Amino acid sequence: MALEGKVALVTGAARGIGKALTEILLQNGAKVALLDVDKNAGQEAVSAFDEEFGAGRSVFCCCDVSSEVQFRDAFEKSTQLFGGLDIICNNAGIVNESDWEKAVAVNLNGVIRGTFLALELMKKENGGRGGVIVNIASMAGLGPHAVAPVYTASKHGVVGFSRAIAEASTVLGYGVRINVLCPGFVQTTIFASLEKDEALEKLRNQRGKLLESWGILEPSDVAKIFLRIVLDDSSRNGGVLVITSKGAEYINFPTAADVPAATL
Ligand SMILES: NC(=O)C1=CN([C@@H]2O[C@H](COP(=O)(O)OP(=O)(O)OC[C@H]3O[C@@H](n4cnc5c(N)ncnc54)[C@H](O)[C@@H]3O)[C@@H](O)[C@H]2O)C=CC1
Ligand SMILES: CC/C=C\C[C@H](O)/C=C/C=C\C=C\C=C\C(=O)[C@@H](O)C/C=C\CCC(=O)O
Repeated sequence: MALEGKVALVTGAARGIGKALTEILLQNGAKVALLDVDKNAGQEAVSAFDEEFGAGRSVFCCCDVSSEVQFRDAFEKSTQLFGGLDIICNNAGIVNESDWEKAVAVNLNGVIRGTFLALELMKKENGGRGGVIVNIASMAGLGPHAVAPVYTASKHGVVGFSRAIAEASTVLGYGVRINVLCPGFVQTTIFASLEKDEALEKLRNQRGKLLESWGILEPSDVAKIFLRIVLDDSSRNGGVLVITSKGAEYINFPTAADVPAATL
């Protein structure tokens, strides 16, 4: 199997996209640590995976990625249990425009924290064996989602941070590849996250237009692209992929050479 003997860690793995990513990793032979703040859902997910893939292939650690102590503790426990780490997916995320500091703490700070924890263990200068980090942003990491401006900011941060740390990894020879997935809308509970609000209703029309052009994905659609990226060592370090119902492709960003000469 493609990932036989590999160790993976997925945050927000108890449901939705994270659960689908965990399932495809298990289907391809990896051992997976599931981290999630929802203890019941996490334990149920591991019980189901034990049934399907055999006991000992997955483990659940209850963890809030916005907590340094909890994330570090869960990280250490799961990597000691399975022996090291080869793949991490920083997937946990929320939409919460009222408690916006919580949204940033989970969506951006949690991804930064997970990336740094992984590099501590994986990078070759620390005696690590290298590996792959996949951070889950969103199409809202590439353009403004009027109905969720803080969510948009957090996801733009994930894209920018991941591209920068990937460049550092290349220059410093960490031996770790960092990629970002920017899915369009995916059929999960996150749509229920936005509180009912009259102003939002007017903005939701914006969302409707996006839905029309991108369609809506299933979590398994995202998982298939995720697996391709994990397995493809030729994938560009710092590559950012857009995923819609029409397919997936790398986004090309402007470079320093694209900055116009001073003309004003
Ligand atoms: N559903 C969608 O349309 C899209 C979602 N995304 C992103 O995909 C990721 C997963 O989202 P979904 O599966 O749709 O959401 P979901 O709500 O179905 O699942 C998110 C999981 O993360 C967990 N979680 C939430 N806060 C946490 C925390 N502080 N620490 C640890 N775990 C936590 C939840 O308990 C849940 O199990 C998120 O980063 C989201 O922003 C990106 C593009 C589209
Ligand atoms: C190549 C694409 C370049 C830019 C994208 C475009 O300019 C603009 C995108 C604007 C918004 C995209 C929003 C997408 C959001 C998601 O896919 C999910 O992450 C969020 C899901 C729910 C958020 C709340 C809601 O919409 O109900």
